[in-house]
Amino acid sequence: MSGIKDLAEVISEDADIVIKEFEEKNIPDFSWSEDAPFAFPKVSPECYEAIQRISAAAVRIQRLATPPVNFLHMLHDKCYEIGAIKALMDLGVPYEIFLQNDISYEDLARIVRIDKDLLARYVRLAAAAGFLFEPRPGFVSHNVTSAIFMKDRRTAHALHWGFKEALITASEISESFKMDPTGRNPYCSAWSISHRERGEALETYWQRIERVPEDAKQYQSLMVATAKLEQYSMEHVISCFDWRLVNTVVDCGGCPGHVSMALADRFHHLKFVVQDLPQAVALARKSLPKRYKSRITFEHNDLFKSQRVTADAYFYRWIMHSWPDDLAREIMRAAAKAMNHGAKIFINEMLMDDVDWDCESIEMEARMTDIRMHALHMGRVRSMDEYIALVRTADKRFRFERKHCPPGSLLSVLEFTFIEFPPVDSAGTDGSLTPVQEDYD
Ligand SMILES: C[S@@+](CC[C@H](N)C(=O)[O-])C[C@H]1O[C@@H](n2cnc3c(N)ncnc32)[C@H](O)[C@@H]1O
Repeated sequence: MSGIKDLAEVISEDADIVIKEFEEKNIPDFSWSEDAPFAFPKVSPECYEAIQRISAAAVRIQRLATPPVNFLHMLHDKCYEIGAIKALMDLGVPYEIFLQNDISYEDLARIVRIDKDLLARYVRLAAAAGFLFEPRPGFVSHNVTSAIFMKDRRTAHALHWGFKEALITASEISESFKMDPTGRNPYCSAWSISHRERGEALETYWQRIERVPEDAKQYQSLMVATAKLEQYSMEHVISCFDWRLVNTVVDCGGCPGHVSMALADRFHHLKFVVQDLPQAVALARKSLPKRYKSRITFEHNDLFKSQRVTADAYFYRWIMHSWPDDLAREIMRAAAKAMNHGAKIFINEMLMDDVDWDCESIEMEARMTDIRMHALHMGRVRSMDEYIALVRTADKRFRFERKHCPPGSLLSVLEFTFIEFPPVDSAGTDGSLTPVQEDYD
């Protein structure tokens, strides 16, 4: 581990790389003011890596410069930070502040019906934590994060929902360990325990979303909002495969169908069936823009029931990570039921072996996704080999082809082909086994 001075030098050298590129390309400097863009500017891979190194070094410096007990205090106090920001969202505070304006605590307190001094105390903590801003004493305005609530309502609703769910769920992880120490029963997830209604049986996340229409709506917003982030962008799905090679695609667990819409925009010959649970399908049908109607259809299909649609390709984005191994295998077995020789399966997920372990922010994203998936669903983040083993033990007829991980993407795409009659001898392109595959044969 480098010392503070070495880390400071890394930051200084990498800052030079970033500043040089920003100046050359006329990119404005990073800013947290309310009119700053949500997304980072498009930069070269060298500049992107320099930004990642700066962020990693800054995290390490902060850790080195904080005594261990204080560090743990800071960590558990994050719960108050999150609780405070969530409470302000619950009160509707970020919706009551106009962009390019500030408002006095007095006026704001009257609108959201809470004591002025109490409101000011919570806003000041939130602002110190990076949400809202106090431009002058006694007044509050937006910064770049809180401005999202005025600029993009769909993303704001999804974020607000995320704050609520995370806070309740995280507190039940210990109880989930007690109920299912193997971590494989989706009915015993921290989420299920935290959402149990008095006297009612435990239900899974997906059962609840199906039962509560408001949650189903928020969930679809969350998925669409997440797909807007650079590292999860649809551009990576578009570039992961030569989509001219197929005509029909089943978007399994496709939610509002945003993956299909992105592909449909770029490849005009493609037709899609988006499958999901009944409530999700009903919502998606309503929100589908007219221009897609002849090419994208929706239907209810349970991931665990035999697939009925025969298509050239089956796309599973963010499906497998929500399930423990035995259930994930069942999903693959169900898919095989309708597949013809040569059909493709794509698994679009974060892979543990893609993680840059030298970059704290990327490691945290992977570790956090892994734990979030366990806490919500008893799912997990897997490595490429774990996925290949899982798919091939589900059905030997799936042949692993390759992994695509477009630059800048945090998700990979694993491509498999369904081979109806496995070749007897393994010569030639059709029958050849990749080294990884041989390990599982
Ligand atoms: C994490 S979301 C992924 C959505 C979309 N593929 C994306 O990338 O944004 C998982 C989806 O699986 C759907 N789902 C969950 N259980 C299902 C089941 N048993 N059968 C069909 N769909 C299911 C959910 O409704 C949800 O839309």
